[in-house]
Amino acid sequence: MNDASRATLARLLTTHSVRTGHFRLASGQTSSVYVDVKATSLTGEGGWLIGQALFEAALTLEPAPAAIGGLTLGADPLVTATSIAAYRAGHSLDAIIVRKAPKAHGTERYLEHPPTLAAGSPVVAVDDVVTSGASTLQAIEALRAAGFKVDHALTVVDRQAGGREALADIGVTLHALFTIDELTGH
Ligand SMILES: O=P(O)(O)OC[C@H]1O[C@H](OP(=O)(O)OP(=O)(O)O)[C@H](O)[C@@H]1O
Ligand SMILES: O=C(O)c1cc(=O)[nH]c(=O)[nH]1
Repeated sequence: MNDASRATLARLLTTHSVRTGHFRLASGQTSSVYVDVKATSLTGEGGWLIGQALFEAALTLEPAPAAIGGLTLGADPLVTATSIAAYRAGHSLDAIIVRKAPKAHGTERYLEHPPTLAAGSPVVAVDDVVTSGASTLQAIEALRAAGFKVDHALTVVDRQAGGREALADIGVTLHALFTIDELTGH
């Protein structure tokens, strides 16, 4: 992603997604700032820019991932956008959606992905925001339990609140498009 596209994405996130107020976070902490990445990732321009940026980041990883997977709901538009950006660039990168709990009927699946994705494939985990890292850890646990190899995680925003360290503890390196300070100007 060139500097102009990165600046556009930063502006979209700052305009659409950064909110101030009083927020309770998934981890139970409270914060005066919340980054609602979905407000950007669900726009055509934002989704396209995020997909391109995550695809380009995935291209640098070793081993090269066969898929990108994350916990519903924040990761849903990200995995789809990244998979399509890869396709447009002539690469294959499947999307995996990790349910919050296994589906209770029908397929009873915990992970949704194409049937052609080989067990044991390298997969990069993704989340829209990493705070404590608990949501990303849940996705990685499910991906690893299904036999996928997960060594890296990508996020749009790293809140720099312990998630990177929690992921490192399970052997996963976190790569972020932005830190929260870059978006809030601190
Ligand atoms: O690193 P953590 O402390 O886990 O916090 C970050 C998580 O919190 C948000 O998800 P949320 O639970 O709000 O769910 P949603 O994506 O379904 O909106 C966000 O999408 C991340 O997944
Ligand atoms: O920690 C969270 O729950 C969280 C923080 C944030 O800024 N954005 C978000 O979607 N979740």
